[in-house]
Amino acid sequence: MMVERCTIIGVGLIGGSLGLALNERGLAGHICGVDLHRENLDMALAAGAINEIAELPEAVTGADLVILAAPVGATPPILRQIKDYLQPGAVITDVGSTKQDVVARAEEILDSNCFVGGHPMAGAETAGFAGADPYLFENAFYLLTPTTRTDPTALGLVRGMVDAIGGVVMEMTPREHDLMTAAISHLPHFVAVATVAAVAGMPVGERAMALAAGGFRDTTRVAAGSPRMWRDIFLSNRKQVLQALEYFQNAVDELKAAVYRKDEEKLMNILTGASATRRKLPLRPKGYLPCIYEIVVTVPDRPGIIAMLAGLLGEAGINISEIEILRAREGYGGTIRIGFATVEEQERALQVLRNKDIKCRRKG
Ligand SMILES: NC(=O)c1ccc[n+]([C@@H]2O[C@H](COP(=O)([O-])OP(=O)(O)OC[C@H]3O[C@@H](n4cnc5c(N)ncnc54)[C@H](O)[C@@H]3O)[C@@H](O)[C@H]2O)c1
Ligand SMILES: O=C(O)C(=O)C[C@]1(C(=O)O)C=C[C@@H](O)C=C1
Repeated sequence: MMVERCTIIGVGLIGGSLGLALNERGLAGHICGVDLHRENLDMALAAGAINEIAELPEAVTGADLVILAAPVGATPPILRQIKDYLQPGAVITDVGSTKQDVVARAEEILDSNCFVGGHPMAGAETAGFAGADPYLFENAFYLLTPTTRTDPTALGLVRGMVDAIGGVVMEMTPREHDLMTAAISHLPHFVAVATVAAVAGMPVGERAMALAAGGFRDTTRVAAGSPRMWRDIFLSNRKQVLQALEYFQNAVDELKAAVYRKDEEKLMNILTGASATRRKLPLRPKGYLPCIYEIVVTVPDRPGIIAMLAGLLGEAGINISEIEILRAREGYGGTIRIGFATVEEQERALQVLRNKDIKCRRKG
C-alpha cells in the first residue's frame, strides 16, 4: 500500500479513473470522494473507485494524499477551502491540463512545499465518472511539474503513484508544460471547435454533417469535450494558446494563399511536409513503450466476428495489445486492425488466421 488515506476532489473522468486505478491495485487503504454531482459519487462508490462519499473541507482531514481533479478554474477556491484542514506532511497533487497558473496559485495558497503539479496525457471527450477507466493511464505520459520549492519526498510519492498505475513520468517546468500542451493539446482543441462551428454555420452544414466520414470525425472528436473544462484551460493558458494560434494563423494564411493563387508547387510542398511529419508521429512514444506490430483483417460484417478472431488468437496463445474497427459496412466486409507487442505474435497471428482462410495482411 502506498498511502493509508487518499481524498479525490472531483470524481469525474480523470478523478474517477485514478480512484479505480488506485483501488484496483490496493495502493490506498481508504479513498474519500468529493464532487458537486451526487450521481458521479454514487457511481464511483458502486464501482469501487472510492470507499466513502464526503464533503469539503472535512474530507481532507487525515488524508496522506489529496488529488485535485476538478476543472482548473475550480482548483484555487478548493485549495483555499481545504488549506486549514490538511494534516502535516499531506501531499497535494492535481491533474489539471494547465500548470503555470495552477502551481503558482497552489504554492501561494498553501504556503508550503507539499504541492506537486501533475497532468496525465490521457483522456477522452466524455465528461463524468461514466467514462472512467482504471487502465486510462497505462503507458501514457504523466507530466509532473515540480518547482524549486517542491519537497522531494512529496514528489517521490506522486512519482511512485504514477509508476504504480502504469503511467510514464516526465518531469518539466510548469512553463515548458504550458508551452508544449498549448501546441499539442489546446491548439488542436481550439481548431476542432472552430471547425465544427464553421461547418455548422454553413448553409449546407447540417446536411453535410450527416455525410461525415473519417475526415470530419477524426479532426473534430475532441470538440465534444466538456465546455466547462475547456473554458478553464483556454483562460488559464491564455498567453501560450494565443501564441500557438499565431503559428496556426500563419500556417492557414500560407495554405490559403497557395490555394488562392493556384500555386501547385507551393501546395505540394505544404501537403508533402505535413504528410511526412504526421506519418512520423510515433504510435507509441519510442524508448519507453513497446512498439505495436499490426495486422489488418478483412472479414464479413456480422455479429460475433470479433469474438471469433479473438478466440482463434487466444487459443493459439497470442495476446492482442490493441484492436480497432477501421470500417464496418452493413452487408459488406469489415476491416479490423489488430496490434501485437512482438513481431513473433504478429507473424503467428497471420499464420493462424490464414489457416482459417481469413483475409489478413501485415500493416506498415
Ligand atoms: N478529460 C481529459 O481528457 C483530461 C485529461 C487530462 C487532464 N484533465 C484535467 O482533469 C481535470 C478533470 O477533468 P475531467 O475530464 O475528469 O472532467 P469531468 O467533468 O469528468 O470531472 C470533473 C469533476 O469535478 C467536479 N467538480 C467541479 N467543481 C468542483 C468542486 N468545486 N468541488 C468538487 N468537485 C467539483 C465535477 O462535478 C466533475 O464531476 C481537469 O482539470 C482537466 O483539465 C482532463
Ligand atoms: O481525448 C483524448 O484522447 C485526450 O487525450 C485528451 C487530451 C488531449 O488533448 O490529448 C485533452 C486534454 C488533456 O489535458 C489531456 C489529453
